[in-house]
Amino acid sequence: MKRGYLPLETLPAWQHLNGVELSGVAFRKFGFDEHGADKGSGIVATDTKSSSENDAKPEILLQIPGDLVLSLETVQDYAKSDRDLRDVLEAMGDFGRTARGAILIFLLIQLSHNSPDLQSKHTVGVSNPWSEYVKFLPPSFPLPTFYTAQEQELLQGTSIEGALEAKNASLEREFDSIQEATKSIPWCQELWWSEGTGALTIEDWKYIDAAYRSRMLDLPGSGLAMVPCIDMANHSCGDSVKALYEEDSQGNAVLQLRWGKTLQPGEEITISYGDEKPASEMLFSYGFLEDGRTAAREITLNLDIPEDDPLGLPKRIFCQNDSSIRIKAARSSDEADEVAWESDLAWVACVNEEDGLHFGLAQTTDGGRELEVRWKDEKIQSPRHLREILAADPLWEIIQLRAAVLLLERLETQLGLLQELQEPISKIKEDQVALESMFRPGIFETIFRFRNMEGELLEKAVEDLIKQVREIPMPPSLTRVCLDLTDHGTRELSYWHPKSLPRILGRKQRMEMKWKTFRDVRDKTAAL
Ligand SMILES: C[S@@+](CC[C@H](N)C(=O)[O-])C[C@H]1O[C@@H](n2cnc3c(N)ncnc32)[C@H](O)[C@@H]1O
Repeated sequence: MKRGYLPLETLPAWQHLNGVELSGVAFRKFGFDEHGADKGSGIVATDTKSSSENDAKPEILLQIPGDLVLSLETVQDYAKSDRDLRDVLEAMGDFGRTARGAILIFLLIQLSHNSPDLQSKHTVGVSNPWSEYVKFLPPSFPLPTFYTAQEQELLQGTSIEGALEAKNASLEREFDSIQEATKSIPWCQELWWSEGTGALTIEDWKYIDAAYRSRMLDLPGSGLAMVPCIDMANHSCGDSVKALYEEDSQGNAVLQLRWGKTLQPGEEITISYGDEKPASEMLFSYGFLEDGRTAAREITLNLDIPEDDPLGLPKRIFCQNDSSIRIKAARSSDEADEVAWESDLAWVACVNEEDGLHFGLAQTTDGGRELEVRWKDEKIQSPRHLREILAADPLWEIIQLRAAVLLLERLETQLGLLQELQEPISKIKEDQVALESMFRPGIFETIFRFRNMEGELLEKAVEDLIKQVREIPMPPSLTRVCLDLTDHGTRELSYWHPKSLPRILGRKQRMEMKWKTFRDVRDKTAAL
């Protein structure tokens, strides 16, 4: 449906009318940065300000009345005097009782209230400060859910490729469930769903989700919330962050100068969206990567249990369908970056019945049934508990070996996918005309940087895992497997030699060192 927009120049009028107080700050449109990325609007200082560590009170830059803060609680308050909002929230059941669900539905009502496409005798919702404020939101967001089909292809081999597919599927499910739940409400049927007059589309739902994701804050008192005007603050990290958000004792949301910081007129006032966030999260939720960023920091991938695993199903249930692996660059004790990994499923995938893992069904006190997991004679409470028990087991070295090979296989598949596109993408990068005819240059540049960051972390993870496998002290019974893994033996799968790991950017000669597959290692070590 068409949306209504207001220019940023009219925001001061809205802000006066609604009791938002500004002190020495203004809103400004920035436009494109040096990488071609559109930063949109932001907040700048109009006065000189400073705050010292010894100040008794914070220097407040923006103060927003509590009833404008959009949280689960305020949506529920708005719903008391807005029948349409209340009806949709109730129809959506549990979804409407979560902060995200309630806020998304509230925004949907405001967009419907404003849309020139939804003209009928029935005006959707009740006019409130947010019905006007949503008109100051950007017409589009640079988030992956808004990438064109060609831009999405550039994500091949990155961790966002799968995450985006899952997100789109989940947005579609949500959209279908809104239709199912509200089609019996006459105005929803007429204005949203009817073939002739209905104007609500999945694109509208994606827009609302992106607005929430890229502008939502976690406030100390109100929890997950959208705060008008503070949501105009752009991100920076480290020392350059000038401001932080808070709630004061009267329940107002405030933007305050960080202690010990100064502001000069014209200077941008930024907040931190989270200094530790991985590149994938910045790109996925906010659609950009910070200027100075060079590292992915963390990569989350999915892991499949091999299809021939007889315990595949209970293993997945035991891990509550969490099939993720997190690869993380961490500072080691000698200050070098070391790659660590975390995955509940990887450890569970590495052990089987013949090793001592048993699944059964136990009766619960209310007469139901639940999965019971045992390692040898011990009852296992959670995948994490299993990992602790395994670390004290005589099989630990073998299990570590299996886990490392499982992970190596997964990482190499990912690197292969990433590399497949590297040459064509590098060629496009050198041909500005081709690039601009196919992609938005800012989006292309961001994805290009992102691919390099994830490629480097994956390479480092492979390198470290190979090192770790070499360092696992093997029991004598495993000498042969070790030899197979390093120099000799039957080999079925190619791995990279640590000294010539695939370079994402350069085209170094690839030297192969053939290793066994996870299945081989698992099966060969099962009898030991
Ligand atoms: C909370 S909003 C900030 C206000 C937004 N710039 C606007 O025009 O309404 C977050 C969005 O601003 C943009 N943004 C924030 N910080 C940025 C930065 N350092 N570089 C590029 N874009 C940034 C991204 O599009 C992000 O999704």
